[in-house]
Amino acid sequence: MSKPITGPAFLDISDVTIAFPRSRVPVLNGVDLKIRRGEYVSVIGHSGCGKSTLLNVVAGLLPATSGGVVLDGREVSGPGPDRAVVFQNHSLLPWLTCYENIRLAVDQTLSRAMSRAERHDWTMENLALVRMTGAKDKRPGEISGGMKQRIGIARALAIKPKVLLLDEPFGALDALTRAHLQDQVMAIHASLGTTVMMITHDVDEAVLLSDRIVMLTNGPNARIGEILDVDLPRPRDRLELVADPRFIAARAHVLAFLHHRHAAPGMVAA
Ligand SMILES: Nc1ncnc2c1ncn2[C@@H]1O[C@H](COP(=O)(O)OP(=O)(O)OP(=O)(O)O)[C@@H](O)[C@H]1O
Repeated sequence: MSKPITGPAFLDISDVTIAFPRSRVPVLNGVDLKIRRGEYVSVIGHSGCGKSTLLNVVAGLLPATSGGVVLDGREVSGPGPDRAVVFQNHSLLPWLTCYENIRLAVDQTLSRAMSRAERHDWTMENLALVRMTGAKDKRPGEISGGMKQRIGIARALAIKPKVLLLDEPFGALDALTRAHLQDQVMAIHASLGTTVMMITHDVDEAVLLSDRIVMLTNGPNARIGEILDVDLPRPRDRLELVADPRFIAARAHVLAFLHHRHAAPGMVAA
């Protein structure tokens, strides 16, 4: 269960309903979510319930049918550099090197705030943050999927967003690479204090990374079914957590929500 947030939210998703043209019922109905500055919040739910749709509204890529989103006191009315999105499949420009992919984003957003030399240093700093300095001159086609996601994360962080929006960022990776990247994102979140909203299907991932887990009911007309506070101290170590009763309880709670109370449509609950 989640304790209510007191005081103003940093990211305030307020009574958001989203209906696509030609569909009778809204995908999401009345989603209300308040996220604190520096918080790591995951959104989990069955396929098609509207997780990406919600993230797209926060990103400003899709207008809400009703309700709205306010970030740090400003209403979201379109995409902007205060929000950076990392998708499941990298969206790096294949003809640019890793350095150039990040540098382009830095030049587009920070050229007024930083000199040329500072933008170079900042690009290098972000490459180092994801431990990709050695691959700076490689093109996306020459590096692994996990490395591409690391460059995508570095590019997103390099624009100094107020909130990092992760849409299943580890979904296309093998289990070991995925674990490695999750650890890196946890370390980055710990050192930068970035506010993160992450979409995931993976219960273990949600528990490991999050301060709170938002569970969506099945669509259409999906809503927030429940929010769980993940009461685990940081830094978190995946190997130690495996036997931690609090980790086991949080995991069981989310699994029960997804597989007993809100089983995937057409599936028999386990
Ligand atoms: N542009 C669109 N026009 C019409 N319907 C859409 C559009 N985008 C998404 N939908 C529908 O909205 C619903 C929610 O889609 P969404 O991609 O947000 O779900 P999701 O929970 O992220 O799914 P998954 O976990 O499989 O990625 C789906 O039924 C989808 O078909």
